[in-house]
Parts: sequence; C-alpha cells; structure tokens
Amino acid sequence: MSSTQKTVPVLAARGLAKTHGRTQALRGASVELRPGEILAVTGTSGSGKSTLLHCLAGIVRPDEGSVVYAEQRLDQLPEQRLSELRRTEFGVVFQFGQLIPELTALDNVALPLLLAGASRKDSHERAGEWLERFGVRGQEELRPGEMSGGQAQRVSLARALVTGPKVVFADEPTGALDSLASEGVMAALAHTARESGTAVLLVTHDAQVAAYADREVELRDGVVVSGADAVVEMSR
Ligand SMILES: Nc1ncnc2c1ncn2[C@@H]1O[C@H](COP(=O)(O)OP(=O)(O)OP(=O)(O)O)[C@@H](O)[C@H]1O
Repeated sequence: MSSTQKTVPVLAARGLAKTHGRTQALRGASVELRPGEILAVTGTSGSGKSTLLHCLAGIVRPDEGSVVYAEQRLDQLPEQRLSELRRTEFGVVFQFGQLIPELTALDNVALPLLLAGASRKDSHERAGEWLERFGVRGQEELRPGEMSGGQAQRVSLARALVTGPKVVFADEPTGALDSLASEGVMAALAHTARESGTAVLLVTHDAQVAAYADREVELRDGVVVSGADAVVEMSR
C-alpha cells in the first residue's frame, strides 16, 4: 500500500445502493475522495454517475451503504444539518450553471456570502476576487442571459468556491460547452481548486475533461469497476 492510500479521505462512500423507481442506479458503489484531490468519476450514460454525486453531496440518501464526511455519517444526518453542511462546506456546479437569471454575475457570486451573514460590501469584494480568479473580471454587471456558456460556467464555479468549501461537486460542468470553452473552464477549475486546496468530485463522460483530474474511477451499471485503489478502509 502506498503512502497516499493511507491518507484519511475527506469523503468516503462504501457499498452505496440506490434505486429510482424500478431502476437500480447504484449497486454497491464505493469511492473515496482524498483531501485536495480532483477525482473524475467517468462512465457511460446511465451508469450512475450523477446518482453517486448526489449521494456523496448529501442531496440524495442512499438506500444502502454509508457516506462519511469529517467523521459524520451523511446518510444518517437530519435534513436540517445536511442542508447546513451543504451550504457551508460543499460547493456544487451542474451542467447548466443554474445561476439566478435576474442577478448580475457579481450578485450571483456574492449571494452565498450574503446568506451566510457577510456584509454587502465584503460579499461584493470577495465575489469580485473570485470572478477575477476565474477570468471573468469585467463581466460583473452581466446577467446570465447576456453571458456566453463559458462565462456562465466560470461564474458558477466562482459561486461554488467563494465560501471556501472543502469539497466541490461538479456534474458535467462543461457538458454544454464547445471544446475550446471546456478546456478554459477546466483549466480554471483545476488551477483554482489546487491553489485553494479544495477537493473536487468531477462527474464527466469526456476523457479530455477527466484528464484534468488527479485520479479517475469508472462506474459501470452502478458499481466502480476501475480505479479500485479508490476503496480503502477508513482509519476512524
Ligand atoms: N430521479 C430519477 N427517477 C428515475 N430514474 C432515474 C432518476 N435519476 C436517475 N435515474 C435512472 O438511474 C440510472 C442512473 O442515472 P444517473 O443519472 O445517475 O446516470 P449518469 O451516469 O449520470 O447518466 P448521464 O451521463 O446520462 O447523466 C439511469 O438509468 C437513469 O435513467
């Protein structure tokens, strides 16, 4: 066992099973995310990638198995505690950024800080810094409808990282972009996550996107079939 395998994971799932109606999306999937790493979860359409991400992020409760984050069983936490944790320790980015259409780029990024109780001035200052890190300084006043796809995803990433989360969950963050915009967004995400020490769980079916990760696991029919080094015993 190499020294990296002994690292206590920031997030660890074991034996996850989840059924949607009659579809068994996960059938005993196990994976761990190490502190500060970018982990790509790949697999064909329908293999269970998004369901796995939702279980790890505490958005969906698995039917079976465990999800451990900072010594807490996410799968057993009460809803209120889960949503607090998602707000304070996790950042989430989806394929279509899901920015608030009525708000400017600056206000979209400042919003999580305002909700956490920061002043308007501080929130705007920090939001501006994060827009800069993602290469969209100067676009503060644009509303989502006025942005390109790449700009919108950069703003979404800035919003996901502005609160200093421990983990960012990114579900096909470049799925709606052309390859040039996709490269730019992924390079910005990888650089910024590494700089801030944020771990990233990146769901993608695109090998070029997965190439930005430190490590890759593949899901097939709801189980992890490669990258088995992802599964280690938790030292708790
Ligand atoms: N809310 C839901 N209701 C019913 N079935 C669902 C639901 N969510 C997912 N599924 C089904 O579960 C299986 C796994 O879906 P999931 O979205 O996790 O896979 P995926 O690998 O992310 O797919 P894609 O790459 O197409 O997004 C699929 O067969 C999907 O149709």
